[in-house]
Amino acid sequence: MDAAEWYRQLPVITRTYVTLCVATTALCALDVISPFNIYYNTRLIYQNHEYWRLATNFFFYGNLSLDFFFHMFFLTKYSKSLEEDSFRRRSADFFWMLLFGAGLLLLAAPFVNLQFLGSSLTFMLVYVWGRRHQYVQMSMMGLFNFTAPYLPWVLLGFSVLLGNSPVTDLLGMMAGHAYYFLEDVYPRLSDGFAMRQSAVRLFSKAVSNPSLFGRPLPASVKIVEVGPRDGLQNEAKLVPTDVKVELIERLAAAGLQSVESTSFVSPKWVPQLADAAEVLAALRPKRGVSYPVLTPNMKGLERAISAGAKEVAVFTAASETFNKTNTNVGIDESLKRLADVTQAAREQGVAVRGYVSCVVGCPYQGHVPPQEAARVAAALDAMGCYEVSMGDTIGVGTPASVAAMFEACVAAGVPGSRLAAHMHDTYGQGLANVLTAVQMGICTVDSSLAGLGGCPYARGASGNIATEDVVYMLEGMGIDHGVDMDALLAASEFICAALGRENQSRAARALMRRRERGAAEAARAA
Ligand SMILES: CC(C)(COP(=O)([O-])OP(=O)([O-])OC[C@H]1O[C@@H](n2cnc3c(N)ncnc32)[C@H](O)[C@@H]1OP(=O)([O-])[O-])[C@@H](O)C(=O)NCCC(=O)NCCSC(=O)C[C@@](C)(O)CC(=O)[O-]
Repeated sequence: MDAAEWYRQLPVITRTYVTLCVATTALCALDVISPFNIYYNTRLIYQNHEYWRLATNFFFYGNLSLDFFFHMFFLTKYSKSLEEDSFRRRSADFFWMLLFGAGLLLLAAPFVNLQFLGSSLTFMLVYVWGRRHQYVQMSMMGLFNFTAPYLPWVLLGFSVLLGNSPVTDLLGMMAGHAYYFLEDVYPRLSDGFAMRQSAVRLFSKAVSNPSLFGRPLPASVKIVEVGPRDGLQNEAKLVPTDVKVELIERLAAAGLQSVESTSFVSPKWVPQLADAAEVLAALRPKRGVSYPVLTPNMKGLERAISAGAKEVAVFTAASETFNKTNTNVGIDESLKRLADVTQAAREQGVAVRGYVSCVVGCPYQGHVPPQEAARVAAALDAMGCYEVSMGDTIGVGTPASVAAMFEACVAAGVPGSRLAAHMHDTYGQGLANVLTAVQMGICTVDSSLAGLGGCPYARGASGNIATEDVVYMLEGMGIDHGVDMDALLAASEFICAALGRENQSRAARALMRRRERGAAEAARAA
């Protein structure tokens, strides 16, 4: 990848901030602007109304020295990783984290006499990154090993050894800890989902504030469209590759940020998706959209990567019997296998999402205890999946059992921000279960257009909750989802016609009837 391509691929907030820092520092080095005009000074801000200083002090990093490049390296690396993986490209949430940190630093700076706060903000990012990657092993120039949460302390020690003051770094760590505590720790200490009430969330929801019965809701929910994979894997009819590709492209064009596209499982087990490599080869990816693919083992990962996949999804189950039926191994054996797959994927820069199936009920074992689902979710989280999607594979869950399962996951150490809801609609509970998850702070929901889907190895399982129903509900609740309903309906019509089946979404059917009535009335009036 050349430098221009690398720069273009940086997520938007990281790219903007790094550009501002490099440009400001370079302009100061060239004497085009003076650091004296941009440093943080509360008196000049309030008396002379020089409000730009509130922002510009974060952009200047001193002389164009080795230290500057060192800071830019850390800033880019950890900001990019947080924005892409931890915040799953929810750049607005990432931006609010930066604003939150910047606000705290601006409040604290006058007490420690700091005029430029960019280094502290970088340290805050390193701190949050370390906390969110607690199992990542690191090494200090091969001298000693440590895990990621110790990274800011190691850097601090190094800086002090070089004779620098620890104040800048400590301030950043304090801001990072405040964010980490309010976002990741406090929710677990209270009722598990008090994240809604945390200062960070309240702060970020101040702009757009959807609520239900007075309880704050997330401002946005990310929909992961699983129709082309979960939907088509269960169809009796083999769908031609070009139809699959057109479907995926239509879904991306409709605004879905993540479209699970196919599966690199054994074609003997799921012949419907045997053309996985052909699908990826023909796909014209849209910028900003991810196209995860399912990989059950190392062979699947190798096939996926050589076909060009940038994101994969690994899967296991909370039920031993289901897992054996679905993947030929028990849960613990599959976790070992998936740990290797996850590590290999991450080493090659491929993001990994995790799935746990049968999180509330199993077609063979019946009831699944929440703690078992949580144990498996925590294992996937610990091995480095950026998000764990909890699947009610046979759609037996109700809001009560789904809530208990998510509560157990949070209690087991997986924050709501790294969980997703994957609900099937067999018993008509799918949308209620999705709503429960959203109310609990789960901001990612999997769904399948037209309600397509089901698992070939789960007897009696019906399709996923329909994307149209989820979009209709979120729209009505004032929660941002980014999907264009008309384009989505057109994609559903396209795939339903190709499959010769009826759209299972109630919202889609009602909207299409309304459209037909409107067209008939217009024709009569003409
Ligand atoms: C995991 C395996 C592969 C084990 O299957 P196995 O038979 O135990 O595998 P194996 O390692 O013994 O290999 C047997 C043969 O398969 C080949 N093979 C092995 N792996 C691959 C691969 N990746 N790609 C292509 N070929 C592969 C391998 O090369 C060999 O070929 P042979 O020597 O006989 O010619 C199999 O059980 C499998 O593919 N299972 C997938 C089942 C599936 O896709 N289920 C649906 C997805 S999960 C789901 O829908 C739930 C979810 C995610 O949506 C969430 C929810 O709703 O709850």
